[in-house]
Amino acid sequence: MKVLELNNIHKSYGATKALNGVSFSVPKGSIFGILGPNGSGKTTLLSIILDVLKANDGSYTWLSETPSAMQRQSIGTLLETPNFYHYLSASRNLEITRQISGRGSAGDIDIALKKVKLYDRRGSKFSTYSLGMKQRLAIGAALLGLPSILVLDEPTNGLDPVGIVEIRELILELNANGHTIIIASHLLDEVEKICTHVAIMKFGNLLTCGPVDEVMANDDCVEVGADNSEALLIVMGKYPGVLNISTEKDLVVVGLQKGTADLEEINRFCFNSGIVLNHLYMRKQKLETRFFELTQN
Ligand SMILES: Nc1ncnc2c1ncn2[C@@H]1O[C@H](COP(=O)(O)OP(=O)(O)OP(=O)(O)O)[C@@H](O)[C@H]1O
Repeated sequence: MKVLELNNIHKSYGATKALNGVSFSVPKGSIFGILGPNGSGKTTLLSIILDVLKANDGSYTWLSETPSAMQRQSIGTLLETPNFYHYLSASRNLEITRQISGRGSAGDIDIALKKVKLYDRRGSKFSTYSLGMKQRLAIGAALLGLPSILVLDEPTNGLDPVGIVEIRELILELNANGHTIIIASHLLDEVEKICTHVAIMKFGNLLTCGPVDEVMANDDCVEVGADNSEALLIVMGKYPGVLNISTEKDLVVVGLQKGTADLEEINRFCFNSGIVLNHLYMRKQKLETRFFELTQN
């Protein structure tokens, strides 16, 4: 089931083409990261799917339906940190947000506070909250109306490492409890830790999209080390299926076709060639590496 489907979305601001025929879909139950360098069109895209901006061309559906104001109410959003009152409690702040936005019933406030783990501190003034708690309250505000879909723009922006971990854990827990979560972010490491799917954009174009593992899929890369790295380089050069080989400090780095690197086999091959390895490691490709490969070409 697709929660969101974009078909060939175009948007220009005068001569600036912000979105150039973007199409992708967001599966139900996913944590979907929208990534891209500055100016790639992420904010424009979020504004269109949240009906803040109109596309010049193309269409989108939420839960396979044409977007409507009613439906829009059932999507929780955090686009910028809400202006909470510092001298009021979390409960009171959410009550004010609820009244202004018209989202949800009075009963949703406690449910939202429990979901973001602020229920025990619901009576404390906002000013006494840590940065992570403040951001959790902002996500709590997005949960008013108990939406099954959340759209969060840079949810960990400006947080310290403790706050980032709090939000990461909260997003994972909300997702485990059935929320589909769409996140625009610059923090590739964070996206890699929590997202199940990603779309990578540049200059308004979609470069790639899919499950994180598939997007990162690339050739295997193995590091090997031995006392005699020159001999090791020669031996590994003869290993079947080597695509490329280089040295990095004392290590030999070997590129092999995806799925062909077998560490035990490499160890045996080197040993049979008279080399005892003191280092053998399969490098995991990082989303960051893939992101730069895609966006810098
Ligand atoms: N109101 C506007 N008027 C003119 N150009 C705009 C406007 N808003 C965005 N743009 C341009 O559209 C392109 C996409 O911008 P957008 O803000 O959507 O990208 P972004 O990926 O969200 O960037 P960032 O990560 O910096 O927020 C950029 O070239 C930007 O300068």
